[in-house]
Amino acid sequence: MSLTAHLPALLEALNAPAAILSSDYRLLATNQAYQRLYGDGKPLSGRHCYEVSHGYQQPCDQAGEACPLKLCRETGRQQRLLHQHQTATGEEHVDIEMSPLYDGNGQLIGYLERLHQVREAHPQAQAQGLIGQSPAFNQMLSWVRRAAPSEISVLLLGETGTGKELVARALHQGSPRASQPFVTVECSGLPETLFESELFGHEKGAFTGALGRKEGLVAAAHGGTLFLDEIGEIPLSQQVKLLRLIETKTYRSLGGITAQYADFRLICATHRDLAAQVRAGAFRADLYYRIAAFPIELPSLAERREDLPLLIQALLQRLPNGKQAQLSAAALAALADYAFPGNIRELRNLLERALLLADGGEIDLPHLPLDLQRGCTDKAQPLLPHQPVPLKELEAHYLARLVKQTSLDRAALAQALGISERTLYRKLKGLKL
Ligand SMILES: Nc1ncnc2c1ncn2[C@@H]1O[C@H](COP(=O)(O)OP(=O)(O)OP(=O)(O)O)[C@@H](O)[C@H]1O
Repeated sequence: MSLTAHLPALLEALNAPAAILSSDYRLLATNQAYQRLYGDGKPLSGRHCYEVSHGYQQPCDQAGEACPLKLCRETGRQQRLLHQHQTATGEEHVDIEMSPLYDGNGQLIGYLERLHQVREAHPQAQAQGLIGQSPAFNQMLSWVRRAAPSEISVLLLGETGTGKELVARALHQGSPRASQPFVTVECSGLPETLFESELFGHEKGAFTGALGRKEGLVAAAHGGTLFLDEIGEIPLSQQVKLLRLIETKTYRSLGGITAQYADFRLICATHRDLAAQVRAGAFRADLYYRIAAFPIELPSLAERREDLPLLIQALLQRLPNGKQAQLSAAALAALADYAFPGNIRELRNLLERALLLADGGEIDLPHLPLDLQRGCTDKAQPLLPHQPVPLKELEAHYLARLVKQTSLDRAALAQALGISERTLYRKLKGLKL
């Protein structure tokens, strides 16, 4: 029996949706998990992969996406890419691994495609978790997928409200530690005096008011993930203690004598330019290199504007009475034009407020903050210069541009301007045309 006859049985042995593809994108064999994921009632064999998983009429690379099969064909090496696929349950993020298959004589016989469904994020509105489908979001998600299963220390960089805590949770969920604790330490709100006792715990009587023994957050994270949010806010004096913890995975509680061991995976986040803080001497370089082994930049909402309608839908669904809410075209236009310095958190808060004002009905322009309403109406007005401009100067500019661009003769132009031809002549004489 030939190898191809055994392919379906071999594919079944894989613990994920899988298919064998030909060089011209045709599905030669699929396993049951693949059929469940993409099955549309019609046989899959012989169909093009891009039609089955994307509904495209041409290969992904011709539809503006990187194609793992094409890359694999060109390089002869395994490729891994994140795509958005149409599955039996709707749009999903899928991590694709494509490997070339060779026979005993080194002849290429096809490509093995293994698919990993991404559970940490969704390209459709969901009750919880990360939402997004813009190229900037998908790029960030592919970094998250790469880093998640390893033990590498990840540094999340992004403006406030971009979802750093959600991404940290996604990294934890995608790691072998997913069933263990995820512990957040909010470094920005921690007074210097409390830093050590919060992190490392304290013994009874360690300081005035230490009435009993208290376990610290590092101990609580044992076996799981320790997430240090706003790590850029930790004062220099405490940074050395953190460095020791990260380097030795041991610590001593306040008032304690024996060193304790903590097994945790470290994820840090900051909205600051930590590298600049290092250069300025405000952050220890040795600590920076320890925590920033795998930096991931989170896109601001402005960099992923395509996701705005999806995020609005998802965030509304997550708010009380938000499921049935609708936005008027004017409200949507105002949101689309707004810069969102507070990113997704600001969007969420703004929708929550608008929902209350709209009494559960349609969210309209008056339900949005005044800045947004103004942004919308101001756009209809021409921009004003900061300083008043003498009217003569304004007129001269206008006339100079007008005569260069108009197709009207002088008489018609004068008439259109509501002045006599002689006046127009006089005004133009003063211009350096
Ligand atoms: N991609 C996303 N999809 C859905 N909701 C999101 C997404 N990103 C952020 N949010 C929501 O936005 C809010 C802010 O997110 P989060 O607290 O993770 O941001 P952050 O970057 O950690 O902010 P900060 O730096 O201020 O602590 C939360 O309500 C979160 O659920």
